[in-house]
Amino acid sequence: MSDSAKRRRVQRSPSPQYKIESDEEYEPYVPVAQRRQAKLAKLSAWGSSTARDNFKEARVDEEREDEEQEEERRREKVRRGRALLVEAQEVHSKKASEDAKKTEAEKEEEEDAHILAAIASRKKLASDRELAKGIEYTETLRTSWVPPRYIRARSEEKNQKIRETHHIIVDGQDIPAPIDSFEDMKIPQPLLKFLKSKRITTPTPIQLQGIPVAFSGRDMIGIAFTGSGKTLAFCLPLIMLALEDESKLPFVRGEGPIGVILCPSRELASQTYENVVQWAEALSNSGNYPRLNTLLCMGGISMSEQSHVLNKGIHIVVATPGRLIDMLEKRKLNFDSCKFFCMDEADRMVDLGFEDDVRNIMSFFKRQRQTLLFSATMPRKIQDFAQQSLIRPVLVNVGRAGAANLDVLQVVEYVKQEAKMVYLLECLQKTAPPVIVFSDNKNEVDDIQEYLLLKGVEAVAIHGSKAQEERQYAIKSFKSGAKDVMVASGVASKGLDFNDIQHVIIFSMPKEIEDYVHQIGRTGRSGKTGIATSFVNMNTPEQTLLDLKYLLMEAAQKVPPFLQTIEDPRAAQGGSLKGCPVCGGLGHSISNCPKLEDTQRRQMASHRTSQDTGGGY
Ligand SMILES: Nc1ncnc2c1ncn2[C@@H]1O[C@H](COP(=O)(O)OP(=O)(O)OP(=O)(O)O)[C@@H](O)[C@H]1O
Repeated sequence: MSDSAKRRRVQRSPSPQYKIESDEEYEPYVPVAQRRQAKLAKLSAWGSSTARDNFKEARVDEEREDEEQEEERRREKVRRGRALLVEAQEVHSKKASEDAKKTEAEKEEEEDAHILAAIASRKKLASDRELAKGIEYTETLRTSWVPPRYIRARSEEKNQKIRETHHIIVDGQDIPAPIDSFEDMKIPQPLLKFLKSKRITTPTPIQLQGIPVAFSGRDMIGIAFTGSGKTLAFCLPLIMLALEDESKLPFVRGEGPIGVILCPSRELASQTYENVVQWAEALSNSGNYPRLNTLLCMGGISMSEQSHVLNKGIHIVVATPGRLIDMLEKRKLNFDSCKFFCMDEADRMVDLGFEDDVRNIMSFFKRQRQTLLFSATMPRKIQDFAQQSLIRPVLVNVGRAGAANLDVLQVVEYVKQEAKMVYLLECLQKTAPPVIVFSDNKNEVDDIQEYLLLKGVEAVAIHGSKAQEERQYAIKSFKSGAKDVMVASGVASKGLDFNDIQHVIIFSMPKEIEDYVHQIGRTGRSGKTGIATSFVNMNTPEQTLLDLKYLLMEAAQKVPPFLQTIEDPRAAQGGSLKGCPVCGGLGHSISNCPKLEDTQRRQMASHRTSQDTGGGY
């Protein structure tokens, strides 16, 4: 800074101290009128050259000062920038050297954890009332059921041995003992007799561990492969609970239900309802047990059809979310005494965008409940999410979540797109009917049915765009054996239990491997064997093929040569080959999960729609 500039700065903003110390700087008081006059004189002298010169000089000085200040600022900026650059470089090189120390697998794990953490930031699955009021139940629901004395006396070591024999993995505190006979579970005789008539004599692994857990009132996550008898494992505890309460004090109109079973599709709800009614009737028909009333609550059914149930006390409700909410909101139903909540295909319920509906349904509970979640595929993401919503949950896992049923022989064939229809006819000859053909494309479902009908094959079709009556007709006629082939989109794959399906043909591979597991799971049920033939070709995404390859390897199935040649890019990069925690697929990591991509796309679309239509009142 120049001397003159320094001087001017001092003059312009003198400190009070300076003012007192220097007489030179003392400015005597000038009255306002006098100051105004002086200003006028200055303005009128504006034209004179000396004044202009003085002003010019002052401007030059000021400009020089500004330039100097600007230059100083620039230099300072450069200095600071350099320092930051050095700092950033140091941090970067430090991180680079740390990163270099990390293996590819570690880096990938870090990235996966990052994405998982982002997804896990969802609110826990509880009603808004509970969340808002901070209501948190910590105790397990009390039940009067106790296992036989000899089982209570059995050591934990022996219990664990039984679990190991049946490939059952458990997790949780104070896990109830497994019980490998229905009699020892204290199931009423008339029901045992009925189950026997259906060739259900010994509990399957999910039943022998799951039923004692549920009978003890514990919250539970039950994971077991398709066709392994999960339905009985969650319906039986509710039937027993209802029986107990009805025996204590009979329900009258407007009372109940005791419990609700929530299903992601109408077809599954109807099927579960039929099971519950059968089992409850087996008890009441014996004359020794009270009658239980079960309500099927789903779209497509008029409530007048159900008036005979609604006019009495209701013990059990089997429902799809939409209609259940509607009935609760219209107060045609209340959850005042409801204490049992089960979600079948629980991962799908949350994935299919029912999460808010589930929360809404939960808000109608007035008291503590026992919560059970069941599925054949339950990726880690959903398990983590569910765990935090349950009370002292017990995880009962039979085999890897998302693994294919080992009773299904999986055949994968390379079939060119244009040859698929013709080859389908050939494929149908492999086994006797009934056969299910799957395609995730609704138009393709219709085309396949049309083609089969033209060729004289008795085929029905079912997909989401069909009317409820058409869907019901298709299922009924296929179940009864009147039709040989059912062509279906994904809806029919989830949980539906058709008798003795010998063969499932996957005409077009679903994008998500979980759907494939559910689809092939329509055969090979309750201990019987079945075949699943899948058509793949150039149109099948490589990642889907890789997921499929690993699934075949896991189930010790034959991997065809064209699948063998597909390399896992993670292996080439030295990355870990762990399954994806979002969809359970073994052929990719979370960072390129098709399901996550799809969910995000849907979320963005709904966000955009709500922005477009949102705002205002
Ligand atoms: N203990 C048992 N012994 C023999 N068969 C059984 C037993 N328990 C259930 N089943 C029969 O097994 C079949 C499949 O049962 P269920 O529909 O409950 O399977 P799931 O595990 O729910 O399958 P998905 O995951 O596909 O829904 C049914 O026909 C059922 O009657």
